[in-house]
Amino acid sequence: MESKVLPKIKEIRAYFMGGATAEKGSGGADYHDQQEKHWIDDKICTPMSKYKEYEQSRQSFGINVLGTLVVEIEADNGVTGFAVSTAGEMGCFIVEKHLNRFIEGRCVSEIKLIHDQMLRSSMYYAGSGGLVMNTISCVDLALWDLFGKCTQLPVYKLLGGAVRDEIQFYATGSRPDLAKEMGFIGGKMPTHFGPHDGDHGVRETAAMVADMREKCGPDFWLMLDGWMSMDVNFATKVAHACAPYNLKWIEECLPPQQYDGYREIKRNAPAGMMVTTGEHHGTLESFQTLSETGVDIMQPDVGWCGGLTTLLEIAAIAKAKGQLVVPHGSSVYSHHAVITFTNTPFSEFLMTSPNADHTRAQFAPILLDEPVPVNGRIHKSVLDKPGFGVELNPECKLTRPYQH
Ligand SMILES: C[C@H](O)[C@H](O)[C@@H](O)C(O)C(=O)O
Ligand SMILES: [Mg+2]
Repeated sequence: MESKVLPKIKEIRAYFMGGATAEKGSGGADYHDQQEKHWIDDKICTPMSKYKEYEQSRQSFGINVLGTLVVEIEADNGVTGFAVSTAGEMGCFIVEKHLNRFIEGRCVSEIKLIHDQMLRSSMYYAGSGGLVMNTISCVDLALWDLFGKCTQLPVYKLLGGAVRDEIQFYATGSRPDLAKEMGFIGGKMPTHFGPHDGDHGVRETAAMVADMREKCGPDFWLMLDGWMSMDVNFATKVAHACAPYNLKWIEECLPPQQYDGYREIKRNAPAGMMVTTGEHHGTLESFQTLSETGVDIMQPDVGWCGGLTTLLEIAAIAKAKGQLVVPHGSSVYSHHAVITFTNTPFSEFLMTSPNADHTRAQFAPILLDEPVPVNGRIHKSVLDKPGFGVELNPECKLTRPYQH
């Protein structure tokens, strides 16, 4: 019945913007690709920080080489869905030379079948996350967008509808004190010191939290994001040093696959301080393993973990365990999911303004109508547009490097 009323997919196309071959600061889904003097590239501690020449800037080691992948999927009635993620030109090859075969000719509602075939057919080269999974995620999101646009329904309604009227956000950036003034419920700061800095690094990190606590008052949430840069010992020391300043959680202290390490940090952390991670985990299986470590919040990125189809499964794992799932900020792709999750009481908004002093669309400039929180919130009515409710900005120069 369904295939009689819903169109079939005519064509999938993949484009990229930015990345290593473009000028610095293209932004888009590769939101780390910003201009000079941006807080997001200001001596943030990373797994590369122990090498002096890569300590000052993440762009120096190539955090922005990939660029934005844009996947567009056109149905045979002319309706087009699309999505963006971080995979750039390399993602284009995977879409146009491999994944296309599972998509063209299918009914626009056959998302689960396509998703399963994309995962199974790429198992021999995908690994457990990263570029290939980002690409699959992008295709999956474009399929959901197309399905919504064909049915004239917002994605969150296709998922079963909102469980709350609005999404409340915490802000990630260098200025939680300003985020508080803007109405956010909390602020998450990057760390600037790692194990190679020894106890001095622990003290400096705690001093930064102490200073922000002073500025924000006793109740505003403050969190720290380690971006995979610590080890268990350093993370444990930082957690205890920050406990007097009521640090709410300590995030992504370790590289993704160090599950035993996460278990140990959770055991060592001061009572009441949450341990969180997940943005660099791909695959459902990694989240199952992660969930078993006992971390308090799993933080998949819907553009990187396998897409919305996988995110729904991850949220179910977390729910069954009594864990929260608070996705890594991925703009509209996160909003439509989290408003339907009972175990996501708040969400992340990533500040992309250079000084984190005002809100700016996270994926600017690639999306038109990308919503930003007002007073730290987005009401569900803002999401009431077909698909993910955004369009591609025609002013962004896109390149289609491969065609099938
Ligand atoms: C600010 C962080 O270092 C990252 O840039 C950000 O992507 C992140 O990890 C986050 O949780 O938002
Ligand atoms: Mg993070």
